[in-house]
Amino acid sequence: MTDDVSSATGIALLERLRAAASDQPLVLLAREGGDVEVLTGAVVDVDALADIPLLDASGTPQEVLALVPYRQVRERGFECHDDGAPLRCVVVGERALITREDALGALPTREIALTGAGFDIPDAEYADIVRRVIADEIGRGEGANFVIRRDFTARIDSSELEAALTWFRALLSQERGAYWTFLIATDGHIAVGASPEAHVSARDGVVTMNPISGTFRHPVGGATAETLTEFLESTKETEELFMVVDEELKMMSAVCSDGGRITGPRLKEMSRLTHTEYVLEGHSTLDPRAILRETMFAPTVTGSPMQNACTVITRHERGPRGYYSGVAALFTPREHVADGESTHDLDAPILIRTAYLVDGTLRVPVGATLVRHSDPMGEVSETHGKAAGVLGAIGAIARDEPAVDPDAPALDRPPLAEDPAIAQLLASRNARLAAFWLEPQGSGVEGPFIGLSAVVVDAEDRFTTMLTHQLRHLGLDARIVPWNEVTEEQLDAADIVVAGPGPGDPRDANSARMERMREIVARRVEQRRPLLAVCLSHQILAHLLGIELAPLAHPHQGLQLEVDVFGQKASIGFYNTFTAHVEPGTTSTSRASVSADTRSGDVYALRGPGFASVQGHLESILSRDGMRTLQQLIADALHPAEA
Ligand SMILES: C=C(O[C@@H]1C=C(C(=O)O)C=C[C@H]1O)C(=O)O
Ligand SMILES: NC(=O)CC[C@H](N)C(=O)O
Repeated sequence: MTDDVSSATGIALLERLRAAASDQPLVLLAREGGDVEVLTGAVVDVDALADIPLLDASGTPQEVLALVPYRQVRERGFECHDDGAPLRCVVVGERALITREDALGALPTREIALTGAGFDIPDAEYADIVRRVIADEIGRGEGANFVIRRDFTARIDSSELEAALTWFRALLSQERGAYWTFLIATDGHIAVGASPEAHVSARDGVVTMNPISGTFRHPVGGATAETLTEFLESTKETEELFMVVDEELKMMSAVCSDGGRITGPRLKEMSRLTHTEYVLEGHSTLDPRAILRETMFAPTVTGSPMQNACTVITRHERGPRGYYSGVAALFTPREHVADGESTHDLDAPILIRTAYLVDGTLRVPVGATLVRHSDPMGEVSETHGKAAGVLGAIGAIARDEPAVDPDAPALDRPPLAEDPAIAQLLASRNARLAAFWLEPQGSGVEGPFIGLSAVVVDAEDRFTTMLTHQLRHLGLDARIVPWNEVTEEQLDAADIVVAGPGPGDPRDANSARMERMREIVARRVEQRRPLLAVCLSHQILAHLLGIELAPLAHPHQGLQLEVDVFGQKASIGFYNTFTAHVEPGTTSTSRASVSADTRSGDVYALRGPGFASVQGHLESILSRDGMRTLQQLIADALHPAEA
């Protein structure tokens, strides 16, 4: 494509916008190694994603680039520190291309002096935050993984636009593996970055998400097969990626009729870091703004379960995020639109590895995924590693390699992903995962429970969307209702009620959510009508049946275990901090049959007249035997075995 591009128009447009400084927006995009797109147009700030103006006054589709701030999560009722950052749209009026090579020639290279540079939160304090999140959040059942950020800040005295153009050029020539390298300058606000991560795209009805997690900071001299192998063998890094894939599959299952199929894992090799990633793909006819709303925002930059991650972030971060962890969303009119199809395609990278310039102040926010076995200083180091791509480009830190020619082509050693041993190691990860999510799925339904209806009660963990997708594959007519909306009539009308998982302490006496879930579970048990209780709801059911609840010594947040479920060995994914607990060896109580760990007494499953329950998440990618066990437990709940 590069050969066909004449850069003259693009360079003229760039020069005109550069001379106009802040009067007109200037957008530069280099997508996945492609040419540099120069865009400008009119700026419109809107309140909600649904207000993004995809059609002009006459109803004709128009191209829009939107900067979506993190605070937009309020649209879904989630908590945040609110800085009022606008949902800013550039309605594209003009666009042109410049080849990369010509862009490097046209863009400035100058020294941009920084003063007062450093992280707002010192290393030791960030390490303390990591410890607190592990103990007070993961350790109290609030979730499996959380991303807490810190900001690198500095002041500049030179022209902001010229500084940003210089940095964009540096990122273009120095960073590898970026999904988008971009500069978005509107009046009073500039963002310039190289993001590795596509959040969501929708092209011709195909929706793709790209969770990236697991970060290998290259040693001095670069990555080698040996050092990379050590990283790939790390349990923490492997499980971290599985957890975010689960969370993104919840989003995929909410927007795609066919759930989502995962492919990967693959490596994302950048200049100073290598990440691991999966790609999730499904089909959807939803408006791309609705897709964005349902997927707002990635667990790789927030945590899971995502709604509670917003609350946890608000507790541990000291100030608002601005655009960090939001997205840049490009809505492009489609050439052919059939009836009922959306008018636009969507391409939306996550706003990470990005520098923001406002009033002469530079801010580079960066975070790390904190999990139960995070090492606080390891996470500190990871934030340095992630910031380094941008900080190196803006001259805030020295580059690792001594005196490289900034115009030299990026390192031309073959990607390590091509090493057969590395490829083999990556591929072997999938042997642990559920075939259900690895194989293409139709939405056709002919399962064993056809003709029966299910109400799935959502207790603020959207694992319910994956569960519902599986229930439909088993033939059930299933729908999700949130805990605070579901009515007694809806519950009573359902052939089976599935009470869902959720964050928090199941013993909590002050939570309206726990209270309501207790009511729902108790009523169904009293009625002796079919109930399947999952994770949090399993704990609530156990408690109701007189079984003791306690925190585990080591949370099972994002852990795969091989357990016995009523005589069947099953490989299942767990996301719990609390557990129901019986005397080891117990197989029944007066009211239920019990499947528990023979050594610890941790209860994995319960069944009795009209009910079955499970501590693990049969819907998780970590549940290799999820579908089979789900079918078994639903059958148990529908046709209770004689106790
Ligand atoms: C949170 C950031 O990056 C995310 C977190 C990652 C991780 O914890 O391994 C990897 C890639 C990104 O999804 C960031 O760059 O600020
Ligand atoms: N996923 C869940 O439902 C978790 C239940 C509960 N919050 C725990 O941590 O044990």
